[in-house]
Amino acid sequence: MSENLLEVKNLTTAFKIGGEYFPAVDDVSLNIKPNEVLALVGESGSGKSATAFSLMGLHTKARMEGEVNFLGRNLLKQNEGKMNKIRGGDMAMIFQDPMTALNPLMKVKQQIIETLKIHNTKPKNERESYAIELLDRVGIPRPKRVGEAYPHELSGGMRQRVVIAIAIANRPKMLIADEPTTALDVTIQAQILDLIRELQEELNSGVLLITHDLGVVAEMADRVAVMYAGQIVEVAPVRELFKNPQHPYTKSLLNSLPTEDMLGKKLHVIQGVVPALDKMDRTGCRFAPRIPWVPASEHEYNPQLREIAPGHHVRCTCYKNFSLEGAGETYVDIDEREYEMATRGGNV
Ligand SMILES: Nc1ncnc2c1ncn2[C@@H]1O[C@H](COP(=O)(O)OP(=O)(O)OP(=O)(O)O)[C@@H](O)[C@H]1O
Repeated sequence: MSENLLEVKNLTTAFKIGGEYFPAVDDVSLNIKPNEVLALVGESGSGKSATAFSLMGLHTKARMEGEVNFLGRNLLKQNEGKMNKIRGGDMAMIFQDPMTALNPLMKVKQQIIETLKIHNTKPKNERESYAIELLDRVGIPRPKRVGEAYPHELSGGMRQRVVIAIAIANRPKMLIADEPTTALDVTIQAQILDLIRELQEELNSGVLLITHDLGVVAEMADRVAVMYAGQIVEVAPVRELFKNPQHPYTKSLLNSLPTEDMLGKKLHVIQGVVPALDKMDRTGCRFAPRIPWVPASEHEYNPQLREIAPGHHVRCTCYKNFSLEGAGETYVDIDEREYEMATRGGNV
């Protein structure tokens, strides 16, 4: 086993709401090895993006604790100058919406040249040709011509390819992709995911892939961390997680992934949403309010992640006798087209 590239220890990121700090990322520990894709999944508001932004040092107003160890340094202790060197250098991010990630007033080629300049990756006279080479590498046809375009002149898929070209320009050891395909058409999504996978293997990079799409997880991830209300509730290798999910929240997420035998049938769906940061009970199992049919005695006080099989960790004891039957049946109308779109061939 190779050494970890990224080691996050007890990371807590708290935001100020009404004069008080509330953690959106709460005591999160995770690690990523070179050439490994760790997917971070969970519903909207579970803290996935807050985790990613914390790793990149982009939450400047939040109160942060813990350690983000990357290439021998704790990133939480680096000053802004050093973080500027790391961001876009050894650690790069692919954002959800390429339109907001790119500068609308700058030609595509120039945006790549800028990042090469900041990180001093290539001598001045080679930057332009390398920028075109990168556009070509990420699958942009007629890269010379596209290099002269502004972001608004390109399609969403092409824009995301440009964002990826910028992200890989300095051959990062760590890539953080925050919902990289959410803003794209389904057909383009698969191409972009393939490209990320290909580049990651080429660069031997570790990837933190943030998504709420379990089809994407099945296709891309080596391991999966499931996040709920700021905490990791389950971590496992991808096959193990899909075949042998344990935490009620993971089961609930997986149950919402359409499978062939579900077409036109009823599903057990857990109701509710992730609670707001300032409305959360932080002493018990955070998922307890959404599974009220599970008796309080099945939950732990202040539950911790525990290893139940090699590499498979679960939080709280409520998973032990858990059944989704208690959620009642909800008719979910899944037609064949939706099924195909949702699974995208990503069988685990
Ligand atoms: N800058 C901020 N200030 C205050 N609260 C914040 C801030 N950023 C995020 N939050 C809160 O932190 C929680 C986690 O948000 P986050 O965006 O990380 O969730 P997410 O899992 O990435 O969701 P999504 O999939 O919708 O992006 C939410 O309750 C959100 O409202």
